[in-house]
Amino acid sequence: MFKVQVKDLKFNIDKKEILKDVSFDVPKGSFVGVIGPNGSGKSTLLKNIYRLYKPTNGSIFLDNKDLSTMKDKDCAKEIAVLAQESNTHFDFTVEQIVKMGRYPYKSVFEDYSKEDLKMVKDMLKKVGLESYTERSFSQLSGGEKQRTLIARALVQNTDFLVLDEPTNHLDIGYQIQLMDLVKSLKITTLSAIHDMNLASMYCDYLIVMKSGQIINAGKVEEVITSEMLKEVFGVNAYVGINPINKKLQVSFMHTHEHINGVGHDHIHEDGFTGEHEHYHEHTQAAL
Ligand SMILES: Nc1ncnc2c1ncn2[C@@H]1O[C@H](COP(=O)(O)OP(=O)(O)OP(=O)(O)O)[C@@H](O)[C@H]1O
Repeated sequence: MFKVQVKDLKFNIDKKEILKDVSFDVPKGSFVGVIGPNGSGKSTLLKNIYRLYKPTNGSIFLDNKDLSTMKDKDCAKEIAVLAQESNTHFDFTVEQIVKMGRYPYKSVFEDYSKEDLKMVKDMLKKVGLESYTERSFSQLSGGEKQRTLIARALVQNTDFLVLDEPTNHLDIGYQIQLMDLVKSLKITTLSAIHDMNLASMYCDYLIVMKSGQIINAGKVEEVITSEMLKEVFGVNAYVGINPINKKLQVSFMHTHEHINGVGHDHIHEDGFTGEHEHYHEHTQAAL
């Protein structure tokens, strides 16, 4: 069963095609990553899905309902978002920001209930910000802001989560903590993600975007290959298996690297055979 279905989505800005006939399905309960170079259309795709943008053409279905026909408040009970930029929070405290996640459940003059406040408190604890409740959001570090915003998205208590580069600004400890937290909720998640190793650890499926189109999609093991990394990002990479968690692991390399030292008969990891200078450290290693 699919949580989300995107059919022939096109999105133009000033007649420029930013998304071209994008179609894919997100299976219920899965964690789907969207990867691709800068400017390939990942954020624009997500913005169409969380309704910041209106598709120029095509449709998006959430639980078989056409998203364009849903009311904003109903949508907010169904989709929680951690967006990339967040410059609209002026002078709210951390607690006020996280409480906003409960807004879709409130009627006009209804105040936050004990349950709402407990949810907010518990979530702040989960993201390591329990002592930050009264701190001003605008004065937080990039990582603290990101953790506040994920807490807000999670108290919204939806079945579908859209994340736009959620680990932005986070140190590696908090990157893993955030991804573990999201994964433990087992809710359908669609996330733009730059880090291939995090993508491999957490995603069930990947969508690869290039120039506003999906050029590849499938299970992580099918999608993350050294060929794809070369074609899409123009980088050389070694893709192996982590012996402990059995997940794919990617190591990036210089333009070409040597397998067995340098000299006239050495081999290059990427099969390179042309004339070239050696890096100083390689020459040293061979002496
Ligand atoms: N409001 C806008 N006006 C004009 N062009 C835009 C606008 N928003 C996005 N674009 C263009 O659309 C393309 C896709 O941008 P988008 O932000 O979706 O890429 P992305 O894959 O998320 O990139 P990144 O990895 O850098 O976050 C880019 O060429 C960008 O310059």
